[in-house]
Order: sequence, then C-alpha cells, then structure tokens
Amino acid sequence: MRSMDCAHPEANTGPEHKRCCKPIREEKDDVLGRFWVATQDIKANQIIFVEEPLVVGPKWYMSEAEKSSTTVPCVGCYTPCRLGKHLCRNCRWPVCSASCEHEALECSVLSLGPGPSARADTRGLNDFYRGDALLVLKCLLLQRKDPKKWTDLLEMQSHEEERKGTELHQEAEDGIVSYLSQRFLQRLEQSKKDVLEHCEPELLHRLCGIIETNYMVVELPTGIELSGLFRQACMMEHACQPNCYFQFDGTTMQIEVRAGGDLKKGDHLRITYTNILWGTHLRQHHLRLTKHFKCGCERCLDPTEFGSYVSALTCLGDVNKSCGGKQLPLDPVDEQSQWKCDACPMAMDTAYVTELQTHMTEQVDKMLAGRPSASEIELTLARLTQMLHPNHFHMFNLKHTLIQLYGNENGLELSSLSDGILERKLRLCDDLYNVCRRLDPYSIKLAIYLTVILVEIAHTLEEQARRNPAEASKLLEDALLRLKEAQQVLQKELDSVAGKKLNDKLQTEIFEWEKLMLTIKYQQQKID
Ligand SMILES: C[S@@+](CC[C@H](N)C(=O)[O-])C[C@H]1O[C@@H](n2cnc3c(N)ncnc32)[C@H](O)[C@@H]1O
Repeated sequence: MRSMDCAHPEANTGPEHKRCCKPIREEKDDVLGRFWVATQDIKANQIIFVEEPLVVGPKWYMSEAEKSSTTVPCVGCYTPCRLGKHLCRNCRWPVCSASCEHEALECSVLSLGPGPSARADTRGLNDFYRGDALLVLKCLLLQRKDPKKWTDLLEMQSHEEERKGTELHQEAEDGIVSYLSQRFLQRLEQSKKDVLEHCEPELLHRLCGIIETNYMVVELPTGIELSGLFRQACMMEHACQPNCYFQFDGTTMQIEVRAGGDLKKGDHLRITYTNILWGTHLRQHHLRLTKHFKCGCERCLDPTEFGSYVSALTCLGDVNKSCGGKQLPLDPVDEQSQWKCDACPMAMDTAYVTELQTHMTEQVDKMLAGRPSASEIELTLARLTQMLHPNHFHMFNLKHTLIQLYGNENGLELSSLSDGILERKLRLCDDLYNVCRRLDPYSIKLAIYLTVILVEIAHTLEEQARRNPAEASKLLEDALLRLKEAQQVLQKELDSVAGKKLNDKLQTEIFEWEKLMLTIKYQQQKID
C-alpha cells in the first residue's frame, strides 16, 4: 500500500527511493523556527512520511476526573489498573498484572523513590504516581538509551526563556522538576551509579518546555490516549485550518502523516495545535499561553473566519431597534481591537466583548455539563441569539447537542417529533454542516462532528420518507448519500476508537439501507 501511495510511484524501493521520494524539505525562519515545505505536488491522502517516536508516554494533561480516579495507567502498557491492586515488584509503581513488564532502566530509577504514604487517599495516590513526570523521565533517559534520539529531542523548540515566570513554569517546578529531583534523581546521583550524565533542574525545565511545545496526542487501540514526541511530525507548523493529518498505529507505535487535501509544490505542511471550533480570541490566547506565538494564519486574519462567523456577535443596534448586523473585530489578532458592526455605526470595546464572552462561556459550559434536555437548550439558544451570531461557537456546541437529542432522547424519538421539529432539526444540521466545511474543508479535525451531523440528517430524511410515501424514494436516496459521505469523512479517524465504532455502525446501516432501496425499486418495478 505504501509504494502505491508514494509521491514517486515509478521509483524503486530502498534507501535511495526514500531519499529521492521524500516530497518535503525542512526549512527554517525567524518566525516559525523549523517547518516543512512540499517539494512537489502531493495528492490528498497520500502518505508524506512515516516515523517512529522519539518518546511515547503518559498523557501530559489529565482531566480533573482522571486526577481523582481510582484507576491509574499501568506503568508498562498504560492499561487502567485499580490503585493498589498490582505493583511492580521492583519499583512499586502500578502495573496491570504481575506479569506486565516495563522498561528496565526506567524501573530502576523509579525504584529509588519512596513508597506512597499509607494514609494517602485516591487523589494523593494519583498525585504520587505522576504520569506527566514519568513522561519527562522517559525523555531524560534517552541520553543513556538512545543518544541519536536524545540529540533530536534537544533540537526541538522549548521556549524555555518565555516560560520563565509563567504559571506553566511554576506548575512544572512544583509538580515535575522538584518531584523528579527530590524523589529519584538526587538519590540516583548519590548512588554514584553513573546512569545519567545530566539531570539538573534547568534541563528538566527545558524538557517540560519541549513537551509542552511539541507533544501530540496519540491513541492506543484500546482508546487510551498518550503523548508522543516525533522528530518530523512535531516539526509541522500550526494553522487554524490544517492541510495535513496524522494517524498513529498503536501496535507499531509509528505515526503516518498524510496530506489532507491536494498540496501544491511550495505549500507548507500544517496541522492545528488548538481547538478548531473555538473563536479567534480563544485560539490566539491558548496558542500564546502554551506555544508562545501569535498566530497570523489566514483564518485568524479574517474577521469572518472564512465566512463561518464563529466569533461574531449580534449587533444590538441602538436603544430603539436592532440593526440585524454582525459585530466583528476590526483586527482579529489584536487582543485590544475594537469591534464594529457590519451594518450600522455601532462599535464595542474589547473589555465589554471579553466580559460578555467570559460570561457566555461559563453559562454554556455549565449548561452542557449538566446534560440539558432539548427544551432547556432551545431556551438558552433563544436567549443567546440576542447576543451571539447563530454560528457562534457556543451556539454551534449547543446546536450540535440539540440535533442529537431530537430523535434520540426518551420521549423525543424521531417518530414522535412534529413535522416542524423535523424540519428544524434538518435546518440546524445544515447550518452546522456548513460551519464544519468552512472551518475544516478536508474534515481533518471535525470528522467525528461532521459524521454525527450527516448521520442525524440521514435519520431525519428516513423519518420524512416514512411520513411521505410519494417522496420516499428521493428522500431515502438522499439519506443514503449522506451516510456514504459520512463514511468517506470518517476515513481520517479510523485510528481512533470513536472513529472505528462509528464506522462499524455506518457500514451496517449502509448495508441495510441499500437492501431497503433495492426492495423499494423491485416493488416499484412490479407495480409499473
Ligand atoms: C511543534 S513546534 C514546531 C517545530 C518548531 N518550529 C521547531 O523548530 O522545532 C511549535 C513551535 O513552532 C513555532 N510555530 C509553529 N507554527 C507557527 C505559526 N503558525 N506561527 C508562528 N510560530 C509557529 C512556535 O514557536 C511553536 O511553539
């Protein structure tokens, strides 16, 4: 499969072929640091390169729920294991079974640490077996295990200077640097075993910076998420609309980078480091805080964000009447930018917009966390419509939840929805579909979102077909097309458990659908 997908199908295999066929070139400049440029046209979905990781290890960030969970990842294979059930005989870190082994050098360093306090509660034990610190230790041990990988790792950007004095630096100091130094590394030095040449706190901070700047989230076949560092893949630059995607093979631990759409010679390889569904201010803030750069991509510079309007506010007009216009930032990448209506002279200052956004975010997050009913979401949407554009990213989230409640929630099964609600569901789906296509035309980041939308459209059309026999065949055909589009979209997510599950369901549905269509055609032929 690889050679067929290669950019140079006529070339031979072997090292020569690999060199001449690499369709990209490493470049460097003062703004981006190192980045990749295509040296030839590359077709959509073509493999650009495959590589093994420098390091793969536990998640760099754990959710609050994970931090107080009674299970922790096995230190050998990352399978969640109950706290206190099995411990490695040597280092006393949690393992999934007595026979699960983990890396010997890592185990010997961990074995130098003290055991947890007998009085430690679940949260305390989770804090004792710190996955993020283990990831840093894995990086540190490369200097002994694989000097070439160690050199590659140290060439990665760390932003160590910019990190100093920030909250991230302080968190790294408290949770990782002191933790590793006091529990393991000082004891290692005292043991005079000469295992590591370098393990000073400055180096640990640099490794934290390298991880924060570069880590990629990858998933094992079990659905467990890990953090990975890759020499080539991590060199891809950021844009808020990506043109490349990656798939991780949890068995070989290799990452495969592919073109999302057709790339032209000279195009930069781009992935998205942040949440593609957030508005520009939020994305900019996140990138500045964690990756230390100001994004100047095409989407960020466009106040409409490719016509999606996911940051736009509804203009309230003057005191007497609303003007129906959209409030947009004059300069989206300037935090202090004024906002201005595209239909009337009304302007708003940043402080007001920021306060409004913060308030909305709190409200929407709280509402969605409480598993709202369809009518609660409808009420919130009606309220927010007065201030937010219908495509605003908060509205998007609420609507995406709503389309899944209509037709699936108890008491709201498709058969019990009115024709009007079915129409509304279809309209909502269409709006969401258009936003996804504008933000992510190659459905790299939004494949699952888009699949859910397409499946909901198909199910709604099926219900409309049931109610409207004269139109049934047309509606069902349309529904089948939507399911097939969803299957196409999902190809980029087949390395994830969620993607695989959805794909299996889709395959069965498409099969049943095609059977149904054949039966209908056959019956029609008999009537004719
Ligand atoms: C994952 S690394 C990419 C590789 C890195 N340029 C290098 O030389 O190793 C991420 C860092 O690259 C830089 N970078 C990536 N995309 C950028 C962009 N669109 N604009 C400015 N800097 C960018 C930032 O310094 C960011 O923290």
